[in-house]
Amino acid sequence: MKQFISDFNKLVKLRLTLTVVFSASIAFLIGAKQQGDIIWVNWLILTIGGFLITGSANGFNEIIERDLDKLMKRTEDRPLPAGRMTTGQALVLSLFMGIFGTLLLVELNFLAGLLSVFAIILYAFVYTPLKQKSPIAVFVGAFPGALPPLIGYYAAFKSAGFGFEYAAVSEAAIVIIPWVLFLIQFFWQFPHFWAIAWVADEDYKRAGFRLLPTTKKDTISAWMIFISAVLMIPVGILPLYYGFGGWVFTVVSLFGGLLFAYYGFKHLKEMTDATARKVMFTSFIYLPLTQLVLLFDFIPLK
Ligand code: HEM
Ligand SMILES: CC(C)=CCC/C(C)=C/CC/C(C)=C/COP(=O)(O)OP(=O)(O)O
Repeated sequence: MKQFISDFNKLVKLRLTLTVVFSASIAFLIGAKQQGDIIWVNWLILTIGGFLITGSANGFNEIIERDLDKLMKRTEDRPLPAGRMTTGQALVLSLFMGIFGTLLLVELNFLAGLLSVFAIILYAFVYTPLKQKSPIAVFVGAFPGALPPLIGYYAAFKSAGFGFEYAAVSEAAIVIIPWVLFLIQFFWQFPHFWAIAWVADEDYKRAGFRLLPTTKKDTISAWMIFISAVLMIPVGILPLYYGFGGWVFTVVSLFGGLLFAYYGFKHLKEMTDATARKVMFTSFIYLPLTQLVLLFDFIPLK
């Protein structure tokens, strides 16, 4: 049983999944605050459904990459490449999680359920095969990666068909807030992932993945990491600009953006694994922290 739990955690990529789900459940609470009513049962359904959907996407990803994962140190101990789980077992688990998770989300909001299926397909069946072909994969993967806040936010609203039940729901509430949350997470993924791709480059090469912007640890890739890190500064001001993020959030996100820019610059100058790792750790803290602060410093829009 202990072994199964450990294998299940590796199949769904537990830590990554928990952060993805965190971003969706914070967005749900922001959506609920915007509406003026937090329905906690629905929050629980979103959190469980989001976990199942993300777990399913990661399960499919590990099924598709089972042979490649054998070649890399960071992935060789996953249950499929290590031979502790069969493809059939992983398929059953992933299908079950995908179907059940989608049903839960559709129950909350139809559009949220639809976007979840879209995210699974885009991540598992477009991004995953593309990883071996071109660094463009990272750009493609950033779309499903940024969808969770959008999904979580919409899940807080009752649906009527494709639309929303409340006639009084304003355009700002339904378009601006969720899409800004999407954009923040979208842009965040570039410094996040390129820093990881730099640190793990030797390992990635073993499996033939070329995911740095130029496929190499060169000056252009370092510049791209730097630019993507600096972009987090203007991106972090968007909630204040649109009037739904307060000053506390803005100060925290500006500080995070400056930290990103500082380590990005240090990395540009030194181009070592140690400096890339600083950018990577900044990314691990930046997203959950700014999202949490935004929840408490959120100003509902008219
Ligand atoms: C283009 C999109 C993304 C790519 C390519 C990507 C890639 C990766 C990879 C390869 C790792 C593993 C690093 C290692 O083996 O040490 C990782 C770790 C991580 N990612 Fe991402 N990621 C993306 C988007 C996201 C998103 C949207 C989130 C959360 C909202 C996220 C959260 C995390 C966290 C928390 C970790 C560290 C936990 C762990 O290593 O298990 N990532 N990412
Ligand atoms: C709502 C929903 C279904 C969202 C799916 C989103 C999801 C799992 C986003 C993570 C994004 C991503 C591209 C991770 C990298 O995996 P990788 O394949 O590069 O990691 P690996 O090399 O460790 O396998």
